[in-house]
Amino acid sequence: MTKEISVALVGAGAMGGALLRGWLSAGTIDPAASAVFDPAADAALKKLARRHDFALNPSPEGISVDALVLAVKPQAAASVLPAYAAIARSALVISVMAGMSLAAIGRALGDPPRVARAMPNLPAAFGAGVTGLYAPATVNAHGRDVIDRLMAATGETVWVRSEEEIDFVTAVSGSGPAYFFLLTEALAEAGAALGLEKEAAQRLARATASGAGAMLAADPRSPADMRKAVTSPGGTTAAALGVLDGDAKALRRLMKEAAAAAAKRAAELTE
Ligand SMILES: NC(=O)C1=CN([C@@H]2O[C@H](COP(=O)(O)OP(=O)(O)OC[C@H]3O[C@@H](n4cnc5c(N)ncnc54)[C@H](OP(=O)(O)O)[C@@H]3O)[C@@H](O)[C@H]2O)C=CC1
Ligand SMILES: O=C(O)[C@@H]1CCC=N1
Repeated sequence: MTKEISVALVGAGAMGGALLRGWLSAGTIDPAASAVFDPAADAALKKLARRHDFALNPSPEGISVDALVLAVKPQAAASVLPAYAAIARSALVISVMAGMSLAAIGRALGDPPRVARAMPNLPAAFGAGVTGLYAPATVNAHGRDVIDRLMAATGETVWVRSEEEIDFVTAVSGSGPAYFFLLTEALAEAGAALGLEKEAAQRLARATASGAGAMLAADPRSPADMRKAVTSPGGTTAAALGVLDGDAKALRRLMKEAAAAAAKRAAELTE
């Protein structure tokens, strides 16, 4: 049987909390040997700690774990991380922070020997996440296996070739769920503008987005082939796609601009 991983998680907000819940339900981590740090822990986190018996906000001194996972806001990292430097000396450090470089993490933690970056996304909370991963050569095959096991507990994993590519992962899949939520909001608003009741339009848009997601998850066809399957020649979908994807390729152009803005922001956060 594969050994459960002991983890110290710093920051159990939206993303850290989703990862924690995924690890606990998949049995990936050993809760009794793990610790979670989040000073203003809410009632749900306290309840989770009691149910699974992990340490919540213990003193970081003397804690020894397989992996130290960093999930605080990048803007808070420089002031928060130094308290975990001792843990980082012996643990594999995995940062899920957007735009916080290996060099900056190293500076904040006193240059620990093994640091890697992971960029998960929020559907991890439902086991439907995808995480981009990068580790430098200082992380050996065993370390990579630990990282992969932790992140695969919440969905798919994709290793990338360079640290720079983590910014591109952030722009595509880290931030990506928000793009689909916005599209869903926009579709509901369009339905209401046509004359549907607001609630009916919202239900239709949400179920359509989730149905399309279910097809993407289960149907082996490419997204382009599935789009063609919905589109009858000369029909209604073709009329709509003429606006979204006609000669001006409006949506594709907008998506490129949006992803470029996200990648640029990730690079700025690093500076
Ligand atoms: N949200 C997302 O979809 C994704 C986020 N990320 C990355 O994950 C990281 C966290 O983002 P997100 O979860 O959205 O942010 P949240 O604000 O939801 O979570 C951050 C958590 O860290 C806590 N915190 C603050 N100070 C400390 C401290 N000193 N020690 C321990 N915990 C502390 C915060 O508590 P409090 O609220 O009380 O300040 C909060 O619960 C970011 O770096 C982000 O780039 C990566 C991929 C996707
Ligand atoms: O918006 C952000 O900066 C974080 C990183 C990816 C998703 N949320």
